[in-house]
Amino acid sequence: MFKISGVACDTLLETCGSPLVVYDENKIDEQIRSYVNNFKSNVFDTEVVYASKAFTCTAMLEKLEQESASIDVVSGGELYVAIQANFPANRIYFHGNNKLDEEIEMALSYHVQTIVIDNMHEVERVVALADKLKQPVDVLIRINPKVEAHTHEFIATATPDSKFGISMDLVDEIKDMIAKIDACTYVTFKGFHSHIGSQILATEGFMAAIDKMVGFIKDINVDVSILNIGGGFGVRYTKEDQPVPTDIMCQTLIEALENALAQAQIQVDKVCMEPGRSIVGEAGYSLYTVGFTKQTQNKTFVFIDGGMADNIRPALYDAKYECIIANKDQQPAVRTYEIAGKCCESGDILIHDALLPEVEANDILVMFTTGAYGYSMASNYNRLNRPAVIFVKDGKARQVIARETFETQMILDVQKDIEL
Ligand SMILES: Cc1ncc(COP(=O)(O)O)c(C=O)c1O
Ligand SMILES: N[C@@H](CCCC[NH3+])C(=O)O
Repeated sequence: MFKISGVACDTLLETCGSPLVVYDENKIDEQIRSYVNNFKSNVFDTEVVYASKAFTCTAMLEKLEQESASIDVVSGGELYVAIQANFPANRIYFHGNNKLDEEIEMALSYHVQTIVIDNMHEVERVVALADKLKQPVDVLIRINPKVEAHTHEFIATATPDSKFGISMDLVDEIKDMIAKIDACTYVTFKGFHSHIGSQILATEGFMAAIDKMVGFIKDINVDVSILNIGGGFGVRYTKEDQPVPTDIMCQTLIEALENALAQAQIQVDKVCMEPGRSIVGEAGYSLYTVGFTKQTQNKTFVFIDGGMADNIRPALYDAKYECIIANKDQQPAVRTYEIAGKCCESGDILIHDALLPEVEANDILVMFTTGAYGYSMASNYNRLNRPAVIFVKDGKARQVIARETFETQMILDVQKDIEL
């Protein structure tokens, strides 16, 4: 029987129900520590900022807090989880291309240290609201460095027409933004941010972005205290994916940053990076119970008790995953299967051509590397309940998110007349 950090998958499903999202806590800890320990420089301070959109809950944020990492949030909802976890406000970065006034006010009221500004209109809103609340806040401006990242087009964020940030070519507009910020007593311009995309497996795109950002800072000629180089570091979903190990990635980026800054004769106080997927991705497993199987003209289907509702990535990005049958992990693979979910959609196929031993009802199917953007993008489509999330560590397990139930789903099903 396949085990996750010493806990057998059948025990997990018997005690916690199926389907289930399970994280190996040791793997999360190792990744956080690897980033914090390797992203270090003698030339500037460094800060590892976890992109909490990849997976967030209070237990996850407590872990980051203890390991001296910071977080980014992109919405009032993600910020709310951080507030519930008592996450230190001076280690929160607030991102987003369309922050609502109430979200900006929420961030200011929680004394969030830094808002990452997306566009000129947002400068005006942040300035107005910081003035209104008399609340100091630091800001970075998100720059689009127009670097082509080799990844799926839906998750590349620095294409010329990306909706995120402001193009680095628009120097006058960026200077205007800084002037507006400088004119406000409560808002302090600290520097620039860039992020080129996600699930990037090579260093080249990051190096190009670093060179372009440092060149941009030199050209625009303003004092920059913080440079944030974003996240996007890839993970291994299948054997085709060969991510750069975290320590090598960090050391390569630090060297590139130190060289680029020295050459341009620029000093910054701090450089931040924002890994999300690479901190939680490979630590996460999705456990399903097999129901029916079906033979069609050309395919053999295995139906599982979850699907696109708990993992939209295959349907959305054609994302590839690997899986095993946990209770047959020592048996040879004999056949290829289509792993299909239970949603009422033909596209609800989690894995095509999975090579597995003979699969039967009640087998336990484990999908690997589902820890990032799995649970966090899950939905209630077809009114499926979102699974529980369990952390396991050295033979012990704890629930960190409870399973949804039909009753909890109905909490918002409230009828009332509206007075107009
Ligand atoms: C601004 C920003 N920072 C960090 C991340 C984290 O990316 P990843 O999970 O790919 O590391 C993202 C998502 O792509 C992002 O948009
Ligand atoms: N949700 C995407 C990544 C988006 C990253 C955030 N900008 C994924 O599953 O790959």
